[in-house]
Amino acid sequence: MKIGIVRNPVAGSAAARRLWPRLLAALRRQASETTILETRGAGDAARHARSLCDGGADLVIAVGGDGTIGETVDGILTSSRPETAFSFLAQGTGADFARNFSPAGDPEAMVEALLAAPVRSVDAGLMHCRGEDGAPVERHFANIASFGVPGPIVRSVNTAKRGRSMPGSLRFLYHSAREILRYRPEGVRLTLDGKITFEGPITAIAVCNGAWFGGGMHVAPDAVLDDGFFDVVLLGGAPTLNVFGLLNKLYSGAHIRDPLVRVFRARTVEAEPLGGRAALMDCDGEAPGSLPARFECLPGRLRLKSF
Ligand SMILES: Nc1ncnc2c1ncn2[C@@H]1O[C@H](COP(=O)(O)OP(=O)(O)OP(=O)(O)O)[C@@H](O)[C@H]1O
Repeated sequence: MKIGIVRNPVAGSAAARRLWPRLLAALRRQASETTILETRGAGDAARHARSLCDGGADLVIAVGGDGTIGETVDGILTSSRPETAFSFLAQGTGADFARNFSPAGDPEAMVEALLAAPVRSVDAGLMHCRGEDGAPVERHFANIASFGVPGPIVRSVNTAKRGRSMPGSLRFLYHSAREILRYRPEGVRLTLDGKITFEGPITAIAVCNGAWFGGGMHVAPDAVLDDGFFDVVLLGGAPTLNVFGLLNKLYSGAHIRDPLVRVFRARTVEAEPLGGRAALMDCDGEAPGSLPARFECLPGRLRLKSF
């Protein structure tokens, strides 16, 4: 089997990165050919994945965090061979996509389980939004795209110099608390499958293929990767104190029973800003831009070799 690896050498913790030589040795023992391409910055993972697929890889494995996983999926699905199988070895800070699976414990067992796993079709998301420079951005995603307070949170997590030694989930919690204190609800019109469903101030809206974001928050507990729909979780505009109350419940999924939260299922989601400020976006742990945005669920589009 020809395996292409897209690795982010700076993703996640130093402890997770120290496992890489063992993961690589295990992969090399079991694959006839391995090509490793390392990223240096934004966009590299998508470019590398595209070139590996175009070059005939049977399987492309992302090694890194949610950003690397999402970009790799985008590269595969925009290549000349979008049916190329995808898998991942999660080494990220938040590592939320991996929470939808149960990877085996040690590196050798993880690689063995990954290579023995069947390939199944799962949904992918396609997002269009306005980039930081105002130009249109189009990108596939594997896990979750969201906007409202998640936008500044993901920017803060990704750019902060301090706290890099904290465990990933604690780092997300710290930055979430900081940004919730600063956040003022933004007006949004939400249209689901062509029908205006909500107009008003929001704290957050998450368009979910997978179930976790924010370093372990179980934001869409009923989301299923291969059901052909997004779970859309809407947290309406609320005073800061109420948002802090919900933050605690988000880890267990208990927030969905709170009156401030509504959950919908949809195939297409459109979000437009109402008023002066356009909510900032988060897409698989990266910061692609701001509203207006459109999200399309692509049923069964990604061929995933998963644990
Ligand atoms: N060699 C590199 N040096 C610095 N930044 C890089 C490098 N390669 C990729 N990046 C950046 O890393 C980000 C992706 O990080 P990734 O998602 O893999 O890990 P993480 O942020 O630690 O984990 P998570 O997204 O799960 O929280 C992208 O913004 C990308 O531009």
